[in-house]
Amino acid sequence: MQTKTLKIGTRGSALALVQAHETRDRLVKAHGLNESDIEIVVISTSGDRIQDRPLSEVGGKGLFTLEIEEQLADGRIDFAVHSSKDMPTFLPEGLHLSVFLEREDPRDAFIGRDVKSLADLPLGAIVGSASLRRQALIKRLRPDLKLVNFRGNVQTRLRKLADGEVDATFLAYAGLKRLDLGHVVTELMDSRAFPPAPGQGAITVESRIGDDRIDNLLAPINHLPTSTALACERAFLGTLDGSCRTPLAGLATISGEVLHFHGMILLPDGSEVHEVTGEGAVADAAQIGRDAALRVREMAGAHFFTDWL
Ligand SMILES: NCc1[nH]cc(CCC(=O)O)c1CC(=O)O
Repeated sequence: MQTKTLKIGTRGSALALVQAHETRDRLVKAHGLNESDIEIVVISTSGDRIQDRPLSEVGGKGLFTLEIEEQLADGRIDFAVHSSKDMPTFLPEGLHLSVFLEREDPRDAFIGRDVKSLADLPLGAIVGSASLRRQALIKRLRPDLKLVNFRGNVQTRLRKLADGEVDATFLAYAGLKRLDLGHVVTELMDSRAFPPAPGQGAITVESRIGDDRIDNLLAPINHLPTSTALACERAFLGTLDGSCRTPLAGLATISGEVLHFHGMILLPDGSEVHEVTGEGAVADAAQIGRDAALRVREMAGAHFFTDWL
């Protein structure tokens, strides 16, 4: 199909590498290529290097993609593979998320060292999580627990748990499954009571707008129900992002031609929660997400977005 080797950019974590390999395998299959036609280029990001501070303090999610996007923009790589969840609402000019691979299970997983479930944790137990969303959801359900900020890749977090730094942690089930670590999970969280982050469980490929050679090559590996769900979730995120940095969750599911959306915004201490649902034709996915965001913002009122900042 093409003559020169394609270069996939990715972070170097075990999960990122599995995701890059999955993307390569799908492209090889779709186009009858050889594995050697696609080179995986590992790129270290500031998010990977800064491990001692909470993400929300050092500049947020964009830090996991910055250096990769620089290489994409200047042509050192042809496209980049990411977890959709890690992608900021607004991408650098000239780049877009061109395809989404079939989503893994989007739910969060609870991993307890001595107990099986969140409800079974003893009073005042210590839970590790760096995610504002998970922290707020945990505080809402179990205000007695002690939360500690918990950074590092999946393996690092599991080691900290085994070493007794915390009594439990939460991770995306999708990432654990991709790493063949599904067996460490002790409870799968209900996606209504403990909804995931927009994009959780879906791999996406970022490319240059207008690079039709690459986008045409990527097109066959797009999974339409996943990209439709993601259009809704990212519209929800994007519409709220402009006005708040509040923890939020959102999941779109598709059955046939109908899309269902459930979204939630929370105060960081879990003391106030606003939920919204939306439903409509898959063709209106983004509009359903935007509309849900506007409604939940209205419901919460202006104080909700300013009081805690
Ligand atoms: N922010 C880190 C991150 N980004 C994507 C995943 C998991 C895989 C996915 O959601 O697709 C994780 C780790 C986690 O939340 O457990």
